[in-house]
Amino acid sequence: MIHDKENKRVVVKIGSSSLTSSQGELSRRKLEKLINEVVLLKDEGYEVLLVSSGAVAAGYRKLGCLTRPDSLPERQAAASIGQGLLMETYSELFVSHGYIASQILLTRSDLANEERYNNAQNTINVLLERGVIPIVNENDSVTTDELKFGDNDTLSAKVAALVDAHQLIVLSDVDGLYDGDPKSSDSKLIEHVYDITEEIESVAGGSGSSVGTGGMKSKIDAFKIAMASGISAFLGRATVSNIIYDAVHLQARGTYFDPNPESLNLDKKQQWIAFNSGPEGELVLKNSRVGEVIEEEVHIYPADIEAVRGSFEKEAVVRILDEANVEVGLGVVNFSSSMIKQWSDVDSNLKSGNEIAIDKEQFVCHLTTKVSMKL
Ligand SMILES: Nc1ncnc2c1ncn2[C@@H]1O[C@H](COP(=O)(O)OP(=O)(O)O)[C@@H](O)[C@H]1O
Ligand SMILES: N[C@@H](CCC(=O)OP(=O)(O)O)C(=O)O
Repeated sequence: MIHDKENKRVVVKIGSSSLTSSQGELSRRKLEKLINEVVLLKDEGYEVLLVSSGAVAAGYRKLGCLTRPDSLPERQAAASIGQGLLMETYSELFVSHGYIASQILLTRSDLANEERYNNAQNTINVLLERGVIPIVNENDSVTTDELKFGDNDTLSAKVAALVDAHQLIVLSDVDGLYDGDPKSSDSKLIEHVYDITEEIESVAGGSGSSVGTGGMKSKIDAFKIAMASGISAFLGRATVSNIIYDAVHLQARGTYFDPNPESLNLDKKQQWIAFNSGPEGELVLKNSRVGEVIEEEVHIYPADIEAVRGSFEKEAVVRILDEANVEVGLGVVNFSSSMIKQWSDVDSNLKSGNEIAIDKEQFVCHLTTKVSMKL
């Protein structure tokens, strides 16, 4: 389902430190401030989705822990308490303004499966089109470390891409991206980022609070996903008055991440492959073929392949590498790994008298996206 492009769609990510007090309790005052700003946008006709952290931070004290627990089962138990408290408060406050909030809890595997990805997209689209404010968080209570998004920064960017948002607003406890340690008076706020270069990545450090998890590194990963999907993004301080409303109107103090319209703008299939799919194997290209595959985007035939790694079925997503193991992108295979191995190993097959019919017209893969996020 494609939403009405005239309807401005905004995804707002709110970090734990912006929703809870330093004593590990949900802060109703902080929530009220943010909800009032979301209501201003709703009243202007915007569709708004919140990606809200804070389940663990709002729940650990009630679980009987004095600080944010380190053990996974305790964090999951804390999230089970805190998520309920968060939703109770969000629902009550939005209802007092005449709006309905809904809860969507996701795990990485929900988005790694294309059918479930499309299903999540359809559900959220219905909610947004009907004026509901979906509140998304990771399904912390059941997600094991291997299945985690890791943090809500990248989750928010994946959700923004999923719903074709116009803007992603990330609110934190800092005014934006600084060119050094934000606590140092020598560091300056970077107001616009047009490209996430190595220099930008190098200034991003870890979290500065006792409840935040990703720090600036995971926010930069999130902005990469947003920019590659053609979505403008903003990073600013949650406590500044009217920050959400002003960021949407490009008036807020903070860092604006502006995607270049000429550069990458992945379609839905490419976005799913690049950010959510999870490759199941690898095709190593012969170096002599790499240039044409990248620049002219020609199909990949058995004779182009130096090695096949992993065991996968037809239609799996695979990483495409050169002989030095440098990734050139991702693609979807037309045949299983065993079939491609046999076909690409034709010389040794011939030598052993074990000739295998190759239809040279059958390409085995296509470079679907050069962007691949190792997130
Ligand atoms: N270059 C930087 N610019 C701004 N903040 C940075 C930078 N490098 C690291 N940080 C840290 O990232 C923190 C925000 O991330 P995090 O603690 O995960 O917050 P949240 O809970 O809002 O997601 C800031 O408070 C700051 O200490
Ligand atoms: N899903 C977790 C939050 C994980 C997370 O990314 O937290 P934060 O760095 O505060 O945005 C929770 O609700 O506690």
